[in-house]
Amino acid sequence: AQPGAAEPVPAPMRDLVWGKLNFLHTTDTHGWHGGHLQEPQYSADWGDYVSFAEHMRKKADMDGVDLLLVDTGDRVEGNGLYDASSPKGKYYYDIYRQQDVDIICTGNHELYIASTADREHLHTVPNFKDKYIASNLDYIDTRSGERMPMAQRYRKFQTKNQKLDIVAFGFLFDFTGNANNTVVQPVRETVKEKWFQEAVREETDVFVVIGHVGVRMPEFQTIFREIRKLNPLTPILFFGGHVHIRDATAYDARSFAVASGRYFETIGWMSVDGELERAARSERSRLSFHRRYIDNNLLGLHHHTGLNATSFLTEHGRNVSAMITKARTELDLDYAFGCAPKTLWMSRSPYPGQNSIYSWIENEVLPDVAVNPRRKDVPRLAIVNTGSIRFDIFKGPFTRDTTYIVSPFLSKMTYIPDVPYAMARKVIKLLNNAGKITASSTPPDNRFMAIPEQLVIHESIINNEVSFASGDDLGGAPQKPLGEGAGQRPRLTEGYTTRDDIGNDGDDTVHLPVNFYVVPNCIQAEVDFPSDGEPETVDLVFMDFITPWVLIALRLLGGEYSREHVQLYVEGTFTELMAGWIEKSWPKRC
Ligand SMILES: Nc1ccn([C@@H]2O[C@H](COP(=O)(O)O)[C@@H](O)[C@H]2O)c(=O)n1
Repeated sequence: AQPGAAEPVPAPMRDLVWGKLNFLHTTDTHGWHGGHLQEPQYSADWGDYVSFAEHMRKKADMDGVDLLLVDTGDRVEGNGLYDASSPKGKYYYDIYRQQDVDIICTGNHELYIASTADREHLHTVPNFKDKYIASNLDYIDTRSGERMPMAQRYRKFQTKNQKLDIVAFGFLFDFTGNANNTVVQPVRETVKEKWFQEAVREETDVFVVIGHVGVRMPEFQTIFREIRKLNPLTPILFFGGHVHIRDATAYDARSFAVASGRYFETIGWMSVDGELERAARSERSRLSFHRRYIDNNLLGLHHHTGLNATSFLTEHGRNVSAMITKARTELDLDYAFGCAPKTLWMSRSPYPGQNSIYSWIENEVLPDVAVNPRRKDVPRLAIVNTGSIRFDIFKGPFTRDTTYIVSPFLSKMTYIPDVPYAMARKVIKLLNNAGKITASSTPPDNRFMAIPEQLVIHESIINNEVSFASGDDLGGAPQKPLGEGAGQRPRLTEGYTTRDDIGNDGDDTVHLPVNFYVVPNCIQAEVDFPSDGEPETVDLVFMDFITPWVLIALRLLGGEYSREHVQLYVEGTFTELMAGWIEKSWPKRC
């Protein structure tokens, strides 16, 4: 863990179930490779994960089974370790590559900005050479204009110990917001490609499909059906991501799919046991699958390896932690802009409400930062999409790191001047409709303006009772309090209490449940409105990211506006404006 990180906390644990073929899975880490310095249950860092994987590989070798590491993209954008440097990722690429990942693919965040896609192609693809898979993604070299696969389309390899044949794919969901130096092929088209049809005809023991795709999204179903058509008995294992939740499901009795959360809070675990070798395969052979969502908690990592603080860190892992410390120091990530007077939640507290981060932005930040000196006398509606805010703010120092954790994007505030108020006031309602504004595919679903979790979670989840009291949250597993005296009831921390299609025993750590309040896709502040009556026209101010949705909403309301009408409203990114507001408005020291 990093110096100054919260001390890990003991908690009751569920063990990992090993099989013949085992996997560790990370997804949507978004630059959190230094761990969660303010949250004890997730405060291990990438160096600890390197140590953990080394021990787990050793155990696999000793037991004659196999362990593979998987990463399903969105490694960038969302933390100072990646975002605070110039160029972005100056330290991150070298830190990330220290983990020996066996199968890796791209997420949408590697592709929003052309320079990010360039760096992915320049650094991560060669760093992982034959491990990187891009089944439906091409890269365009903007200097030569040459279009090429981002990486190999699929990978066939043998596992180390049992020599199991694996055919692996690496997909991205049907993403349309990518920069023009990349091309994402819709999955339904990719599966018709000659190379794919040949790959699914390869003799193999297991198919592994990794993807920056939610395990309930149609893209995975399409791939599953296409492989299964020709391979009725072969195990097909899916590793997904993108929607930032812990989730698992099975598409049939010989398939299994796991998604492993977000922000390096979770290290996913999947194991498969039974007759995996194709020579032994028959209608009668049975497979068993297990999943665990491992909290990125040092004490939990000790527990799963049977080691302790003295024996756990490997030399390599320790060195990686030191690389992170050096980068964090050089980037001055602990520099505090101000002191957050209280914790502001994205989803744990209702919106509107006094502890909601969105209410804070709407009521306090926007009225101050949505100001264009040349148009300061024009009343305006300022709209921010809730998906642009990526994390909670904890009471205490608000640092350079926190800035990027909360608001990592380069989005700016843009506007359309002098929109009739009668029309402008109705825009927010259309943006906040569930589903799509129109039947056409552009812009995509309105929910893409909100946080990714809300692609899956449509209703608030309110836990009035602590389920641990009944004991059944342990799923029948023996209770193993770490670091607590015998007979003492362990103290529980708040955290994940996952229910997936397999049951409610997926989390490796028993937590107190937390609430999840759904929030609208967008929030809006009325700024400098007349004290009496309504304005005739307003400036309609909004994050540039949501321009396609705003234009469609205006069109539906009878306003013929296009991209030419959209202008920059305030200099600087929203992130810079927010950090500036904090510096000015919150006490410097805690
Ligand atoms: N400039 C941007 C880019 C993205 N968003 C929000 O992030 C969501 C995607 O997040 P994932 O981690 O799931 O890929 C997207 O749907 C937007 O809500 C943004 O606000 N601004």
